[in-house]
Amino acid sequence: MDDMDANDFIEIDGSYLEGGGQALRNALSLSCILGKPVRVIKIRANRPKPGLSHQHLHGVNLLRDIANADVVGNSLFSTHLEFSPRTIRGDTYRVETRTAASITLIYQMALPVLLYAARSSRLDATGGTNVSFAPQVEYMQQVLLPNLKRFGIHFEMKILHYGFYPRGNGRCLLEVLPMRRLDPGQFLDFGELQMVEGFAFCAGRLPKSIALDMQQTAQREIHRLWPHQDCSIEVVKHTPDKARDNGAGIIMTARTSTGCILGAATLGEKKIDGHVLGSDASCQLAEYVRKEICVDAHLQDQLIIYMCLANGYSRMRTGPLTKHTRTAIHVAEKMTGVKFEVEVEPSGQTLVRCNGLGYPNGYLL
Ligand SMILES: Nc1ncnc2c1ncn2[C@@H]1O[C@H](COP(=O)(O)OP(=O)(O)OP(=O)(O)O)[C@@H](O)[C@H]1O
Repeated sequence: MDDMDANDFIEIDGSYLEGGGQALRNALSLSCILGKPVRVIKIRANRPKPGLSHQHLHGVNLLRDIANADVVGNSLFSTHLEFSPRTIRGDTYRVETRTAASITLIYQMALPVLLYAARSSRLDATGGTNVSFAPQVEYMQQVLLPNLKRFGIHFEMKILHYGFYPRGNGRCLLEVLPMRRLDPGQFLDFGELQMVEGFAFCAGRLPKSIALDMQQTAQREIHRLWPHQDCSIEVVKHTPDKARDNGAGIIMTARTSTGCILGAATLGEKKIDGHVLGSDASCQLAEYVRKEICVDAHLQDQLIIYMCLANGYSRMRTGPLTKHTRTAIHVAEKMTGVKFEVEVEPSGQTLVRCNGLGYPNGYLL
């Protein structure tokens, strides 16, 4: 970056709409990809402890290393950050959080950037694999990954160790192949429900019966609604070499004849009741299926950054837009100049369209 551009920051107000960490993650990822300096103010202003938490700070420092960026304000609880990227290297990176910082949210920040690297990258991260208010690792593998294939994106993710709040101790490996350009993604036609699957787990001192309760309640709920529907939920008690601490949760997916994959997940917190976790996840999933939407409420916001970068029109048919999604759209529009069109259809579904930048990976042209 030459000096002439050094003060030319795009400013993102982190308090706008959702006011959480996602505006920061998307703004910095796009900053690295587009080579545009960004200033994020009022970071996480709507959260009880505003400013950068461990997860965000590790993410910022990772992107600093990936894009060889100059950064001001990268300290814990900082509410103001200036980030000036240079070129994106592809390499092996290690992030050691020593907390339960969400590994998938660190990956959420790095994945789009590594698609624009000169070569393939490997990201070894420690922290929480299944923590609240973040995608669980199984969601990333079973829902995000197959849905991103529609943009031509491929990544591999291995879970080496599971980690939960408060200690973390989880470890994952992410491998990302760079791309020339992202294809536009189409998520329009629900088709017919084909398969409901799931994964109910517990770990540490929590008995396997908790995972069995999740499985039975979730399967019962699906069969109550669709008596002949295939529904298979795997029950796993993690062995101590895979997970040291207590944790429990369930991830469910619905697959349709047109390749839609929707996910719903719940995670045990203080008082863990397997029946409640199983019921909450299955009700959430059933709601998506009943509405015949193609993109679930959490995938929505996670697709926006790829839609704005893709080469041509991406379209998704989903439920009501979440605040996270509206925030992601706001950041994407401000950073890239693209426009998202949002329309509520007579069916009640929401159609989101975006004619993406077709932004090329300069190294692979
Ligand atoms: N149950 C879930 N399944 C899948 N994804 C989820 C789930 N819960 C949250 N997410 C995703 O995790 C991200 C959370 O963003 P958010 O800005 O709330 O995160 P954050 O960095 O933890 O910030 P904060 O701590 O400020 O809330 C969003 O992309 C959201 O869709």
